[in-house]
This record gives sequence, structure tokens and C-alpha cells, in this order.
Amino acid sequence: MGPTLILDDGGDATMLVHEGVVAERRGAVESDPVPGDRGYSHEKLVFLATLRASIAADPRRFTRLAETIEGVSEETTTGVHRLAQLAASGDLLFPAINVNDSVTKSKFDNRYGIRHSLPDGLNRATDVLIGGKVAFVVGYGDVGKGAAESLRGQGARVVVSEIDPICALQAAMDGYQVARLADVIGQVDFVITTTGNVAVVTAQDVLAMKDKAVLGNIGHFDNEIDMAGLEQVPGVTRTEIKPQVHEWTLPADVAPDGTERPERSVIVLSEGRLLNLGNATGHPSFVMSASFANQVLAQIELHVKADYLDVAEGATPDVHRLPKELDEKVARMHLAALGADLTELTKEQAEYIDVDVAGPYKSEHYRY
Ligand SMILES: NC(=O)c1ccc[n+]([C@@H]2O[C@H](COP(=O)([O-])OP(=O)(O)OC[C@H]3O[C@@H](n4cnc5c(N)ncnc54)[C@H](O)[C@@H]3O)[C@@H](O)[C@H]2O)c1
Repeated sequence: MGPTLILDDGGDATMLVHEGVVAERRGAVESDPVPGDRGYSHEKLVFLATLRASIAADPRRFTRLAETIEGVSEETTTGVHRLAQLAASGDLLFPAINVNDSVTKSKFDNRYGIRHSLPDGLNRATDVLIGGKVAFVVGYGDVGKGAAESLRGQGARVVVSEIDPICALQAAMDGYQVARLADVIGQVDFVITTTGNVAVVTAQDVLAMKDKAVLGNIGHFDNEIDMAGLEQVPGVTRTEIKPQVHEWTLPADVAPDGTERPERSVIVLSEGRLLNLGNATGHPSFVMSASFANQVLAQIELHVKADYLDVAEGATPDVHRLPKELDEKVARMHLAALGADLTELTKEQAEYIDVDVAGPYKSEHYRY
């Protein structure tokens, strides 16, 4: 018997099973994309090569696996996005629990974890002083909020870009300059991507960067910064300063506005992959303890087949969040280690605000 549960981070194992089933049904794996194609990345090539090798060795491996798997719990924003796409198209093969959107995951790991591990990565990689410099954070979601806060804490002047007006307004109200990357790129010393989106820093953006500026991604894949596009720039060279730290020398050229630009270079961290993992040791264990407690609870829910995971006759599986009671339980379990004393509701207060003394204390749509 094969595995019955997947515990995923980024959706790779889940996608391998789903795309494996499709490829086995078709008897072939899709052809490799080339630089410039939608979805091209080094990871995608490795993914497709893995599928090809699997089908050659065992043409029904993923079909069998999909039959025994009872569900998946997913750790991160990008993986949840992929699950949501599969559920929307009716192609999700088993129920999924979105661990990322437990409050005790995304509002803690994505924010407070990044607040620790972003400066850790920058310092270990470069030891460049952050104070007094200009730092640009692309995206102001949970990861962007932690990134901007940590850079400001180091004394940087932080500029944020957003495509979502709510997050852009939050950034402005938090006191950050909100600007488009292209408008200020020539003045910034650090560019950090936090979006989980594709090509938010293009090769043209890199060409416009200040000499010796530092560029890093703490969002997701190496296509968030268009690394494949950067490699294609004529005359560009890459020198390894130390593992995971590369100086990309850009040839003298003429900018789109006609200005002549001399030879210059930018420092790219972790080859465009997650810099807090490549240049440092990721998040500290305490914040990951909250994330992994959610994962353990989600795996138990899948194993015992909690009622809300049932798939109705004729319906397709869906993506669920953990019940709020369990989210509160994770937080409750971490309070004592920080010396935090929780106030207990009186029965009268609980009735007044219409909750149970034991929780949950907030409605599902409360945003924290
Ligand atoms: N490095 C790590 O350790 C770590 C930890 C947690 C999450 N992540 C990853 O970080 C990424 C972001 O996670 P999150 O929880 O902050 O997600 P989120 O959805 O809360 O935030 C992403 C933000 O990026 C914005 N955005 C999208 N495209 C943009 C663009 N072109 N320009 C500017 N802003 C843009 C969105 O509007 C959104 O506000 C995900 O890929 C997630 O998987 C990484």
C-alpha cells in the first residue's frame, strides 16, 4: 500500500500526482517549455523530467497513488493557489486542507518569520549595512508586511509596490512610500520580491538597477524575478562571490530613455530562489512550531475523515480551512512559552458578545 496522505509545501507533491495521472492517461508528458514560454522555469524542467522518468519506470504509478491518497494538507500561499485552481476546474482528486490560511500560520510564519529571516539572509549573504539605504519591497501581503517592517527596523527607507488597492492603502497608512518599481528602480539599494507572482522584476528592471544593488526573492519560484530573461541579456556575465551570492555584470548600454549606461553590476541572492532558505536557515523554530502544529492537526483531520471533508455524491473534492477551534488551540499552546497570560471571559461577558467561554471567539470572516 502506498501513502494515504500528502503533507505539501508549495504544492509540488500534489501537482506531481495530479499531472502524473493526466500524463499516464495520455501516455505522454507535455513537452518542455523554452525560455520566454509561459510557465518556463528551471523547476518546471526538473518537474517534467521527473514525470518522464516515472512513467518510463512505471506507467501507472501516479494513477495507483491517487486512488489511495485520502487528502493533502498544504503549507503555503502558492500551493493553496494551485489547489484552488484544481478545485475550481473540478480536477482536484482528493480533499485538501489549506493550512496556510490558518491565522496561526499565515499571520505568524509569513509575517513574523520573514521579519526574522529576511535580514538574516541579507546579512549572511552580503553584510551590507541596511540602515540609511533605500529598500524596495514588491508586494504588501503577509510576507511583504514582515519584510517591510524588518527593513524599516534596520533603518532603511522602505518603498512598497502593490497591485491591490487595499494592500497599497495599508502600506501607505503604515507610513511607507508606495510607488511603481519602474519609477524608482534606479534609486534603490535592495529589491525584495514577496508576491508569489511571476516576473514582478523583469530583466529590463534589473538593467535599470543601481550599481551594486542587491536583488532577492523571498516569495516563491525563481520566475518571480525573471532569472531566465536575465540570462538571455546579451553580454551579461555571472560571477560567483560565494555559494548563493552572484554578481551579475551588465554591459554598457543605452537605456530606453536614451541615457548611456556604463558597465555596472547587481548582486543576486540564491539565484532568484528563496533567499531566507538559500542564504540563511529559514524561519526560527518557534514560529514554525505554530505552522507545523497546524499541519499535524490537518493530517489528523484528514486521517480521521472529519465530517466537513466529506465529498457529496456527484461532487468533486474541495479545499477547506481548519476549524477555528483548532486555530485557537495552536495559539493557546504557544502562549506559555512567551510568558503570555490569557484573560478568561466571564460567563456574562461571553453571553454579551455571543460566544462560548471556551471559544471560538471570532466569526469566520474576522480578519485579525
Ligand atoms: N520565504 C518564505 O519562507 C515564505 C514564507 C511564507 C510564504 N512564502 C511565499 O511568499 C509569497 C507571498 O505570500 P503571502 O502570504 O504574503 O501572500 P499574499 O497573497 O498575502 O501577498 C502577496 C501580495 O503580492 C501582491 N502582488 C501580486 N502581484 C504583484 C505585483 N506584480 N506587484 C506588486 N504586488 C503584487 C498581492 O496583491 C498580494 O498583496 C507566496 O509565494 C508564499 O508561498 C514564502
